[in-house]
Amino acid sequence: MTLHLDDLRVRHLGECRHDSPLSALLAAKRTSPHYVAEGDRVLLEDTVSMLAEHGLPPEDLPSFEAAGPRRRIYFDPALVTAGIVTCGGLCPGLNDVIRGLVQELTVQYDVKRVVGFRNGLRGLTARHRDDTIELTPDRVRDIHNAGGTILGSSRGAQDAEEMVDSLLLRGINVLFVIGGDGGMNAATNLAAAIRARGLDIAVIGVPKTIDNDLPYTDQSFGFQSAFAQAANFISSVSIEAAASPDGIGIVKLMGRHSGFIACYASLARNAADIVLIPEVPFALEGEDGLLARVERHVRSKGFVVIVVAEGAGQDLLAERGLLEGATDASGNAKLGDIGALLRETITAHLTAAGLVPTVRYIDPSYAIRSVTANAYDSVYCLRLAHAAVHAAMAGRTETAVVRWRRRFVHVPMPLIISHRNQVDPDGDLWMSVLEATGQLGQQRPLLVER
Ligand SMILES: Nc1ncnc2c1ncn2[C@@H]1O[C@H](COP(=O)(O)OP(=O)(O)O)[C@@H](O)[C@H]1O
Ligand SMILES: O=P(O)(O)OC[C@H]1O[C@](O)(COP(=O)(O)O)[C@@H](O)[C@@H]1O
Ligand SMILES: [Mg+2]
Repeated sequence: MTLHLDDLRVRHLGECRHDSPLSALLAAKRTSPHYVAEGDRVLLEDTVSMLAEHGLPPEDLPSFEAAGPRRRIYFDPALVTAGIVTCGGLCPGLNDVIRGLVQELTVQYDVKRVVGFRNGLRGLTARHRDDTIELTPDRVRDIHNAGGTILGSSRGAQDAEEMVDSLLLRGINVLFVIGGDGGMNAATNLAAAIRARGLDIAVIGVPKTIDNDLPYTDQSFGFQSAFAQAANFISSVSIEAAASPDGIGIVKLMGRHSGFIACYASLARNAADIVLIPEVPFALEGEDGLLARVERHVRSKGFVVIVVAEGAGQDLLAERGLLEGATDASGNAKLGDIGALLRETITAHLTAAGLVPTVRYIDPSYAIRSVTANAYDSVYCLRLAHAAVHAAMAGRTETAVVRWRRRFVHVPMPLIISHRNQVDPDGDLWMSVLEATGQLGQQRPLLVER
């Protein structure tokens, strides 16, 4: 998708007429390698060839508005009531983001009231809108010490108009939606409904995804904590597999459509022989199929370790009638168990080949996303929260805050849901996986035409 400068402009509610409480801090600031001034922009692309292709002067190249505090702001903090909601699946760092938002709003901007909606967007429906949590600095002081979200989260559809009514009834001027593709879709619809009614309410998104499947963000918050935990399971399974004759270790990791967790966790331990992700189809049968490769590994090395993303090989399950074709409350496809299919087909294949396999299959599932954010993610979450508050107070709306090429920037929300971030089979991450696993050293990478 070719993007132009105009596609990257974010919406403003109006002119910034109030002095920011942070303006003194900004007085002498200029763009430097470590700071982007509020009038400057951050380039979308970062190679000479991609930039040259546009044939445009620098100021016309596609670029993002820099995040960060402004000298002048749109909202009078004394009149602001902020709302926060967390939606979709859990992700390490949700509490860190909530804590950062509340602290920045109340301590720096002196916003008097922050309301937490409970259990996801369900909390904005007529039935649940009065069941909120008052978020004060005291209430959030220690919440980053635990995983999950103190607000609760949920899946399931809500009516945008009903949610706007809730914002009006609760006197919300700025709403922070911490959510994934679903949550950002819902927030975009909500912002459109607010705009259609001509209301003065800012909607700011903080993209959340354990799968790292949202575009225009270097890596989503919590992702590092999650794949670090996933890597521990790979270690366990490889120790088990190595200690068993004809040992087969299989770890299935979250990753509905994107195999980032499988790739990064595998690289972190460098113990996997085969990595399977949704983006790279594979065959079971045939000389270059998975079963033959597994057999070769077992015969040469004595054991094999396979890391599989849960969304990989869904076509193989469908062929065998093992997919229900059902969806969850938010419309996400329910997946079949690729780990179980691998366990069964590998066991049958090796047994028929005269081996006596010992299979160790671990599906850590929620255990990787319920962890507390590590120190790196905590810092990341806090800085995203600061950026989100600055964006809201400066009257940005339908805008997500992300880190892009190490800078914090504003992205129009519709762009965040325009497509899915996936591992590029022609990109350098997958290349690293092929190099690290030795999948390259075989006759061909495990990328099988089917
Ligand atoms: N396409 C969509 N349009 C509007 N709302 C959506 C859409 N997809 C999901 N939602 C809503 O957003 C919320 C979170 O979505 P979900 O897919 O469960 O998690 P996530 O935000 O993590 O992707 C749910 O309440 C869901 O109903
Ligand atoms: O059982 P649940 O809560 O639906 O979650 C399972 C799914 O949630 C995910 O963690 C992604 O969820 P989100 O889109 O909500 O971030 C997937 O990796 C996984 O398939
Ligand atoms: Mg999602």
